[in-house]
Amino acid sequence: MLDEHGTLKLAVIPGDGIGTEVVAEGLKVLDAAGVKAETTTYDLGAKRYHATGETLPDSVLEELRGYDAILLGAVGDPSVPPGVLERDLLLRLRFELDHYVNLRPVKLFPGVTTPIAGAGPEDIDMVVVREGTEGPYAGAGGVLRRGTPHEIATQESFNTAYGVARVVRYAFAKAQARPRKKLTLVHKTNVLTYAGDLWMRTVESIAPEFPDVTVDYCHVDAASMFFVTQPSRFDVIVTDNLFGDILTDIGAAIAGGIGLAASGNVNPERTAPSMFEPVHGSAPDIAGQGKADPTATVLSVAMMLDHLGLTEAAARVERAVAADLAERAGAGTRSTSQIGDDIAKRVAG
Ligand SMILES: NC(=O)C1=CN([C@@H]2O[C@H](COP(=O)(O)OP(=O)(O)OC[C@H]3O[C@@H](n4cnc5c(N)ncnc54)[C@H](O)[C@@H]3O)[C@@H](O)[C@H]2O)C=CC1
Ligand SMILES: CC(C)CC(=O)C(=O)O
Ligand SMILES: [Mg+2]
Repeated sequence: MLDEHGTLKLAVIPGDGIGTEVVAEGLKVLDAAGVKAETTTYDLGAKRYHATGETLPDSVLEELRGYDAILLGAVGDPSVPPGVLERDLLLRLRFELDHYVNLRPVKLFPGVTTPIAGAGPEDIDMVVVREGTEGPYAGAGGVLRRGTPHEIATQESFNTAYGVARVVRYAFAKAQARPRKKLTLVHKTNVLTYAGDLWMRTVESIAPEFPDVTVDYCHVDAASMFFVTQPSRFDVIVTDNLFGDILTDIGAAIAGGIGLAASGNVNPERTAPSMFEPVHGSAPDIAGQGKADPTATVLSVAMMLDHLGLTEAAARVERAVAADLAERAGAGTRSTSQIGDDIAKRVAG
């Protein structure tokens, strides 16, 4: 963990599309926060793939292990076959660096509009603890008779006792540290009986370690409904990789939009650097137009600072974002860099 006087060794992977635009603003705000950082930018993404065929060379992966943290924009481009960058770059980073906690706060800031009628910041304040290294994203499966009418495609979900226990234990601790102390397991135990049973038994077996945490369960379909009808029922959610991915886009929508949703791919034992990134993707539909909201990336920078122990700087960035958001309604339309400038100014004080 860095102290307030240390130099942060930061690897930056802007990636594709709006990734490059929003990361520039994240770094602007980091600089304004007065954090001493030595940044190295890696050109991983579509351009490098087209130029060299590489997604994540082993040598780069090994280099990345030497940083305090990684800041990533987004990867994925329509010019690259689906999954190549998402799987071989982004997911490989998460898996290799053992980011088993994908931490995704869903928090409505004061002044931000939610599509849920009558809801306010007190109703939408939860944290989704999404498992980050297993589930259907592990890459198991295959295809038989591809392209024929008898094609069979399988995509298996991997859930290990070890992997589920460690993320569930993390989520319990997270719930215990919050005022409401409530943990909801979200799964689909009524249909995905093998995986669901493991998740349920794991939660039940760890619960006695956290006697002050209230535990409940919700099927993922019902949880999706409650996100938009009754979000206040959730405090901390623990769920698998796929359900967490989907739920957190819904979470973004109810908390002001995907441009505000931050995340951390966390390695809690710090055996490798954690990686912080907005929840959104590379948004090819608006890339290069200065339309992307960089706030999610700025909040991801705040999460990174907090993770590194730079709590004062993290709080300053979050306060600046909150102040910017509170005045957005009257601010008119601003470009990506204008939003970054405005937040950076507030951070610098
Ligand atoms: N972590 C990552 O690197 C992720 C990568 N992807 C990849 O990104 C590419 C595009 O995926 P989509 O499904 O379209 O998801 P997306 O999140 O990139 O975009 C969905 C919609 O949200 C809008 N949007 C996203 N970020 C925004 C921002 N900061 N400000 C304003 N509007 C924003 C986009 O314009 C688009 O209409 C794909 O290649 C996908 O695989 C998708 C999600 C995560
Ligand atoms: C692009 C995927 C690999 C991941 C994703 O959508 C996410 O982590 O939110
Ligand atoms: Mg996603």
